[in-house]
Amino acid sequence: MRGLLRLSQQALTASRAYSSSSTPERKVAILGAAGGIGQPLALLMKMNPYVSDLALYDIQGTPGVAADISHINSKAKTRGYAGEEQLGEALKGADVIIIPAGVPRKPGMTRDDLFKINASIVKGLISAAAEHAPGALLNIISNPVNSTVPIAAEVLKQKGTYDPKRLFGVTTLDVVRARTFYAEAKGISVADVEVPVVGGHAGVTILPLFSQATPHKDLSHEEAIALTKRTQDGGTEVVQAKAGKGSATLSMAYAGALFADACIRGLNGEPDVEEFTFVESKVVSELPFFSSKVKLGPTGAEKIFDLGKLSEFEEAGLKDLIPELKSSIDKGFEFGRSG
Ligand SMILES: NC(=O)C1=CN([C@@H]2O[C@H](COP(=O)(O)OP(=O)(O)OC[C@H]3O[C@@H](n4cnc5c(N)ncnc54)[C@H](O)[C@@H]3O)[C@@H](O)[C@H]2O)C=CC1
Ligand SMILES: O=C([O-])CC(=O)C(=O)O
Repeated sequence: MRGLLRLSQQALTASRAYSSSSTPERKVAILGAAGGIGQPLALLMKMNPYVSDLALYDIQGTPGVAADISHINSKAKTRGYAGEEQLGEALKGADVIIIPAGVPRKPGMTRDDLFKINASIVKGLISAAAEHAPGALLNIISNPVNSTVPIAAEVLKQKGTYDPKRLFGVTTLDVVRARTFYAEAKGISVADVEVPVVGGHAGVTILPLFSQATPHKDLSHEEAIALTKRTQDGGTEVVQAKAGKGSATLSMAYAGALFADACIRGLNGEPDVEEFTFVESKVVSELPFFSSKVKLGPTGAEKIFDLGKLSEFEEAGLKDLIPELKSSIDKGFEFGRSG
């Protein structure tokens, strides 16, 4: 998460200092690139100095987005791909595939209400990724993440290309929010703040660990409850404020760009690249997928860290999230295995 500042600094110097850097060529493909998240995410990846090729795929709208972004004088060669017949070409040779394709929530909906539409979209896209870019790191943003990631795992198993170290559910936005809300509440500079967020990516399955936040500040029980609830409801706060016009897009693009940047730096062999992400895990024995701190390296998720010491309040939160997260994971497995 120290990448926060680094990424914005890099963005400013992208077209100069780094354009002739000696890091490997890296191709990033964004699937759903013409959408609310896809467009600003494409912009941020175009500004990332480690990206040499940027493939923007969507069922529609990508020629315009790609033409627009391609005029920016940074390193990444940008191409747009529209329609299923161009999906294979978009994916070919990708190192990192970011998937924000699918419908967003409207007020009154849960993320699980998106399952009906997004499950099939993710299934189709992962199937194509397995065929055309079997070695890529997969960053899944499409909701419900608690189910779409297990769907992806099952599809990849059927295709014979499943490597748990290369499949990630993007939960970075929960960490971004927890850092912001904690810094605001305690009146400290957000640039210095770290807050672990573990579990899943929906309601009570999002478990921020404010007892481990740094710099450490004492929180009353009431403060811990309020900050936890605000982090868990962060997505809903945006859905309600947008009043029918979708969910978080700009903050998600930022979070997605941070996570993809970490994946690339890991692939490039940079040491100590660590992020929170939803992966196949043994951290909580009942849950085959769980978000916790992961070390990213040349082969993907190279180490999954334990949770550390939880407060009594967080222990209770962990116990409470298990049934919902388990049921969402199982729902994903079942759909992924079907047909
Ligand atoms: N993981 C997280 O923290 C977050 C996840 N999300 C999720 O991200 C998803 C996208 O959200 P928005 O960008 O706001 O939605 P959007 O509707 O603005 O954009 C989605 C894009 O996906 C495209 N699409 C649909 N089917 C496709 C397919 N088969 N192949 C390629 N592209 C396809 C659409 O044409 C559209 O351009 C939603 O499911 C939303 O819930 C949103 C915020 C945070
Ligand atoms: O709340 C939503 O539907 C979108 C999302 O996942 C988030 O903003 O965290």
